Amino acid sequence: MAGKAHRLSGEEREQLLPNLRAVGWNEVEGRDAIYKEFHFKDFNRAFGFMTRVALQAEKLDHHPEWFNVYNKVHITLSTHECAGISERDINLASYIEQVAGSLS
Ligand SMILES: C[C@H](O)[C@H](O)[C@H]1CNC2=NC(N)=NC(=O)C2=N1
Repeated sequence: MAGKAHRLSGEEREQLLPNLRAVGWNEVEGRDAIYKEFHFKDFNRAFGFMTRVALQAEKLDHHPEWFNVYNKVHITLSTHECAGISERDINLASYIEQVAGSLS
């Protein structure tokens, strides 16, 4: 991944977070991270979604913290390198939204 990640400033957050909040991403309490729960029709769809996200995450060298059981996938995004939300999380969340949109 090119360049060092920095924690988003207040101004950057005001610019970038509302779009994600509007589609169900929320800031985690007690930690600088964003979180969303996805529900699919069944495990096949949930795992298909995870597979696509995983391949992109590997390409971006930016990986989700996630939990799956059956048709549910819970995702937390944060950048360890800067211990908070960076543009990398915004980019991965946007990609995740594209994939989820194409599967529902
Ligand atoms: C060494 C490797 O590039 C780093 O550990 C990458 C891998 N994936 C990562 N994923 C996330 N979510 N945050 C990071 O800071 C991060 N860093």
